[in-house]
Order: sequence, then structure tokens, then C-alpha cells
Amino acid sequence: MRSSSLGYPRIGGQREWKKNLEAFWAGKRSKTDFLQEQKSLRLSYLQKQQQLGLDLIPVGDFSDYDHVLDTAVAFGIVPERFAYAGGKVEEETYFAIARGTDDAVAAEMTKWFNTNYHYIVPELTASREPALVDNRWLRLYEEAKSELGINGKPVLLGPVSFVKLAKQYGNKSFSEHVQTLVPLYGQVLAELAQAGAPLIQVDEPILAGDVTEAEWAVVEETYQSLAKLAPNAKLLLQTYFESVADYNRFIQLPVAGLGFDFVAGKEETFQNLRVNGFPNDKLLALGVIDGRNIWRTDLTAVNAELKEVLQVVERERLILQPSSSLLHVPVTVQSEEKIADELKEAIAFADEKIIEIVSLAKVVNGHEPPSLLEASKHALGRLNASEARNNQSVQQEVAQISSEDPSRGLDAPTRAKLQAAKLKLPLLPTTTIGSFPQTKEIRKKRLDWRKGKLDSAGYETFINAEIDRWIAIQEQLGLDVLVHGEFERTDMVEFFGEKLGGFQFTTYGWVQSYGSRCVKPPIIYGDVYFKQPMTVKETVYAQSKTDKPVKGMLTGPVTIYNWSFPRADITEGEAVNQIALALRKEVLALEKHGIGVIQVDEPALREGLPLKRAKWQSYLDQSVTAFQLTVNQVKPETQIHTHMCYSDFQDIIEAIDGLDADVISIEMSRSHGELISSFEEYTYNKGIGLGVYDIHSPRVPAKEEIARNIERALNVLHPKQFWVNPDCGLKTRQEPETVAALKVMVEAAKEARQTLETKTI
Ligand SMILES: CN1c2c(nc(N)[nH]c2=O)NC[C@@H]1CNc1ccc(C(=O)N[C@@H](CCC(=O)N[C@@H](CCC(=O)N[C@@H](CCC(=O)O)C(=O)O)C(=O)O)C(=O)O)cc1
Ligand SMILES: N[C@@H](CCS)C(=O)O
Ligand SMILES: [Zn+2]
Repeated sequence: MRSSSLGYPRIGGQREWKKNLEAFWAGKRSKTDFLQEQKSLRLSYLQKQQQLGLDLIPVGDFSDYDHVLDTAVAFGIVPERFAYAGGKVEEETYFAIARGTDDAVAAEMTKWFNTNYHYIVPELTASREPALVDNRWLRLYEEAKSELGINGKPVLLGPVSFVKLAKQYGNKSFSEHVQTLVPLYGQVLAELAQAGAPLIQVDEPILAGDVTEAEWAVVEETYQSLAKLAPNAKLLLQTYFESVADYNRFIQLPVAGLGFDFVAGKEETFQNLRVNGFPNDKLLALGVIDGRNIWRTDLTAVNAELKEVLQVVERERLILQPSSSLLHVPVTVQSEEKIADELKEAIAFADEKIIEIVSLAKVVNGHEPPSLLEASKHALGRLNASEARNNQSVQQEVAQISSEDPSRGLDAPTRAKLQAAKLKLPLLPTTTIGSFPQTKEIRKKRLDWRKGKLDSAGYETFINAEIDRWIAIQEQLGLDVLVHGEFERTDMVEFFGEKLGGFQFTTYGWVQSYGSRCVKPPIIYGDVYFKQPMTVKETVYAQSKTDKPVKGMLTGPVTIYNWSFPRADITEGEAVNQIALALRKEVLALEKHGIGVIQVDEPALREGLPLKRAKWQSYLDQSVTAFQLTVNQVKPETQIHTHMCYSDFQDIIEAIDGLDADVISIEMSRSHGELISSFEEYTYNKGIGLGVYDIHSPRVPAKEEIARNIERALNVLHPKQFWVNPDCGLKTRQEPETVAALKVMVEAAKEARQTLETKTI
């Protein structure tokens, strides 16, 4: 039985990878030096995994930006708006696709299944035929072999998932797009087998979602073809994030091995193994360690389960591994010096997870006694028994929820009248989503403050000065509902994790979110409770500087939960409700201090949707209740906003309506009209702001573009319900372009307002 892994974090223990990329992009590092550093990082990651004793070390999972983009460019799939004459895609073109240029907009980026990682969406067109322009997997396999003597396990994104995740243009069908790629994949696999790759991991994560009959047919045809094109290649078909959609069909595919997530959807997979057995000619790769969360695994429990699995598959055919790539967890908990021992001992980041896998394999192979596994159980037991996890007052409050009416009391139209009388906003009110540019200076001041080089009073003075400046800018621009700018926040989730009870934040626990951008998800380790006001000081300060309403700003319970590392010992519903009750206290504190408009951001509500539709309703019910609980005790004249920065929400529009927020802002500018059409079919009566310009690009939009977006929206929405705002927060933008874009936005809104007022006169 062998130990294996599906992929290693790219970011580096000290974010070396991010720093290398950003230095290269800024022109501070030559291409040669950049590539040399990438190679040395890549090799160091492999060496680490080798030293930790892993049998099958993944190669080719390393990326300079994103593995979906890597797959696309290896096949010469470059969007037509970028200059490309064939052959290996140069780094400059690769990054241009990911980040855009002055002349060409970047490829779209979207979430990777239900994680907080985002991939670059490939664009498949009929006019540019894919070709194998760089067998990067072979190149990286050979590099690992020659430089480190590692006979690695190449990792590829499989053709069916690749096409499913891409945008398909032209009149080629899904099946035709896959068929075009099959010979190219065949060549990659044959060359890898020829070079001696012992096993090749082909990821087909889409098989763990809902798979249609037509898609299954494509999967079967694809793997039959690949078996003929590369007969010597031993493929391990890997799934993750859920149990496979159709176990019996999956296990008949003509491959050497099959990989299952044995954490998410474990019960279904276990049941299938028990009832339907497993083919006697295939390898079984079981993801027994959670690749997405950071808790140590109770290895004694897994060992007991494996005894049952070994009745179905003999030891030689079993591979033990994490449930998914370790891309989603930080590198090592060893660097964390500020976490108390009781908690630290219960945590496993990527390196510790590999150690868990290797230890488990040793025990199952009989090379070590089972007692080796007991430490994990004891560490988890100590944490479970801790005071933090047994907070009676939080548990009692949550227990009372079931007897509470989560609604706001008065209905939305009545609330709207009271709010209109109080706020006296014009038609098509203008606002922003919350954050203004997080400049280098702000980050530097925060670092100085954290290191004790700047005292708290100095830091507060600096933040207040930024608020002053931006209140003045917003007034000058003529915005109607202002914000304080979120300058004091590192990140919209980490910030709350630092302030709420029951959360632990880390020093080096970075995880890649997209490209070089990373986040440091806080760890929910205990019962969550409100300690003291978190946003009141800055919001009230901002309000004291203007007569216009300042919108209070907090992150909602579902987003805080989805973008943190959650507890594994209580249900998702219970944990989300704990956060909701803590945030409710913040909402009430803001209201008590005179803040009449409060936004509760829920961008991760859509992202967290389960991969299988059958599980959607209970997730949505639970999420809607948590949001309602957060805001249901405010007065009817207090206006509650929410925000979601994606447009792909047609499927969940009823749940969004059910949040009963007075105003919602949603991304629209990149949705190519799809969002608008959903309002043709669904009558939405509350306030709504469909983002009128894309904040992901530094480009300043033209007034006509914004006017067009407003006009399109007003074809389906009533002018009295429509708000004008950007797609999302402006923290990643620079100040000059932000001010310029907002100026255009406010002017466009004023003109549209005038036109409407003239019409009604
Ligand atoms: C809306 N999005 C978010 C997601 N998830 C979240 N948890 N938060 C989100 O906002 N998921 C979906 C999207 C993803 N979008 C983004 C957008 C931007 C970032 C980002 O910019 N990340 C920053 C890190 C931000 C941060 O926490 N910074 C800290 C520490 C800064 C730092 O590196 N300091 C330096 C020194 C400072 C200097 O000299 O520059 C150091 O320590 O060496 C802070 O502000 O204090 C990034 O840089 O990657 C992420 C996701
Ligand atoms: N209020 C947050 C929402 C981001 S989704 C911001 O403006 O950055
Ligand atoms: Zn957003």
C-alpha cells in the first residue's frame, strides 16, 4: 500500500512564490531570475514531500498562476484577442491572458468548484484548433527525475472536466470539443508512459457533481479512446469534493486506478464499496485526510475504517492520500508561534497532512504499531473538551433560535416607505460596495503597528485621516450613500476572525485565492461569540464627518463561515447560526450609534452551494435563516443592504429574495446580459443595484457604457428600486482610476435621473 498526495501549495511558507511573481510583473526581476526562482521553489516543494516520506509525489501541479490556464496553454488554447502565432506560449502571453493588457481584457476568472480558489476560464473557439504545443507534464516529470531522482506522479486536469469548465463558443458541441482534445491528451499520456511515469493522475472533478447521461457517454468514450491511444499509461482517474455521481459506471471505466474523496460524501462512497464492491484489477486511491480543512485527522478512526476497506481491496492495491489537492490549506503549522499548544496540536496544514498519510501507511503496512496513531485522537479529544468548545451561553442562545421568528416583522414595501421618508435619497441613488484602495502605505502602516513600530493611537490617527480624505472625495463626487472605506481591514473575513470569540487567526496561514492574491482564512475553533463592537468606531467616525448617510459594513455569517476553516465537530448549521447571533449584536450596536444603513456582505453564499443539486435546498434554507437572524432585530426604518459579487444566480433567485434585504447589489458588468434576463422571468420588488462597471480592471469606463448598463437594467427593473454602484469593492484598485471611474458613474447616474424626472414631468 502506498502513500500519495494530489498537489502541494504553490504559495510558499513565506509567500516566496507570490513575491517572485509580483516582482517580475513590476519589472523588478528579470525573466531569467523569475524562472530560476520558480524552478527552485518547485524543486524545494518536491524535495520536502520526498523527505516527508511520500511514495507517490505529484508533479506538474505547480503553476506560475493557475493549473487550468496551464492546461489551456499547453494545448495552444489562447483567446483570439491575444497575439499568438503558435508554438509554446511565452510567459508574457500566459500572464496577459490571466491579467489582461491595455489592449485586451483578461480571460474570465471563476471559482473552482465550491472552494475559494479561482481559475482562469479557457475560451474554446471553433477557429483556433488546439494542438499540443508543450508537454509540460513530461517536462516537469523529467525535471523531478533528473534534478532530484524523484519518479513522480504527473497530475493533469482531465479532458472532460477541462471542457466543462471552459467557455465553449461556435457551433461545436461539448462532445466535439472533448474529441478534439483526446488525441492530444493521448500523446501527452503516451509520452509520459514512455518516459517511465509509474502512475498518472488524471483529475475529473466534474464526475463528483451532477453528471448528465450525455456527459457520462462522453466520459466513457474519452477513456476508451485514451486506453487505445496510450495503452501503456497507467491512469488514476481522480475525483474530489463530493462522492462520484454514478459509482457503478465510474468503476467500469478502463483505467488502472480510481480516486475518491473519502471525506466529502464519504458515507455514499463507503456504502458503495460495501454494497457494490470494487473491481479486482484496479487501484483504489482513498482520500482519507481532509485536503480542505486544517484539523488533524483521528487516525485511529481511519485505521478502523480501513480494516473494513481491506476486506474489499487487498493492501497492494490501496493508495492513501488527502481528499483533494493541498492547494487549499497553508504550508505548515510549525511556523505559527502565537497559537496556544492545545489548539496547535489539533491542527494539520499541508506538511502535517503528508506526515499523517505517511504514518497511516506505515501502520497499515505493519511497519509501525497502531499506537503511533493515538496522538491525533488525544489532541482532538483535548480540544473537544476545552472551554472554548463548551461555551454554555452560546449554546443556549443557539438552542433558542428554533423558537424565534427570523423575519423582520414588517414587510419590505412598508419598510421601504419608512426608509424613504428617513433617508430622503434621490431616484437611482449612488453608492459603492465598501472598500476603497488598500494602498501600499496602508499595509505598511498596519505592519508597523503589528510589529510595535507604530502605536495604536498613531495607527488610529492614520486610519481616521484616510477616512477623512475619502469622505471628502465621496462628497465631492456627489455619491448619495457613503462608506468609510474599510482601511482598517486586512480582509473582509480575516478582520472579523480577529475580533470575534472562538476564532484563531494565523501569522503565515496563507492560501492562494487567485493568481498571486492570497487570503489568510481564520480558524473557527470554538463556540463563536461577540466580544466587543468591531466596526462601530470607524463607521461612527465617518458618519461624524458628513451629513450624507454612511453605510455600516460587515461580512455576513455564511461568507465568514465559507471563507474560514470551520470546525468539524459541530454541524454547519449550528456554526453558521453562532456567527449570525454574534453579528446581530454588531448590527444592533451600529444601529444604536445612529447608523441607518447597514450592509451585510454575502459573496460566498453562492460559492458555497453544494456540488449536487439534491443538497441545495437545505444549504439555502440554512443560509437564508442565518442572514435573517443577523438583521431581524433592527428597526424597520434601518435599511439593510447585502452584496454578492457574482452574477450567476438565476438558480437561487428565490433564496436571494428570501434574504429579505432592503437593497441588494450584484455584479453585472461581466454577465453579458444573462443577469438582466433573469429579471424578465422573476419579479423582484426590493431595492437592487446591478454593478454598472467592472472593478477587476484598472480601465476607467466610458460614460456611455455605464449609461447603457443603467438603461438595460431599467428595461426590467423599476427606477424606484434601482441603485447605481460598481460591481464590487475597490480595494484592489489604485486611487486615481477609482476616483475617475466613480466620477463617470455618478455623472451617468445623474443624467439618467434627469431623463427619468423629465419623463415623469
Ligand atoms: C472578494 N474576495 C475575497 C475572497 N476571500 C476572502 N477571504 N476575502 C476576499 O476579499 N474570495 C473571493 C475574492 C478574492 N479576492 C481577493 C482580492 C484581493 C486579495 C488580496 O489582495 N490579498 C492580499 C492580502 C491581503 C492582506 O491580508 N494583507 C495584509 C498583509 C499584507 C502584507 O502582505 N504585508 C506585507 C508588508 C506590506 C507591504 O509592504 O506591502 C508583509 O507582511 O510582508 C494587510 O493588509 O495587512 C494579497 O496581497 O494577496 C485576496 C482575495
Ligand atoms: N465590502 C466588501 C465586499 C467585497 S465582496 C468590499 O467592498 O470589499
Ligand atoms: Zn464583492
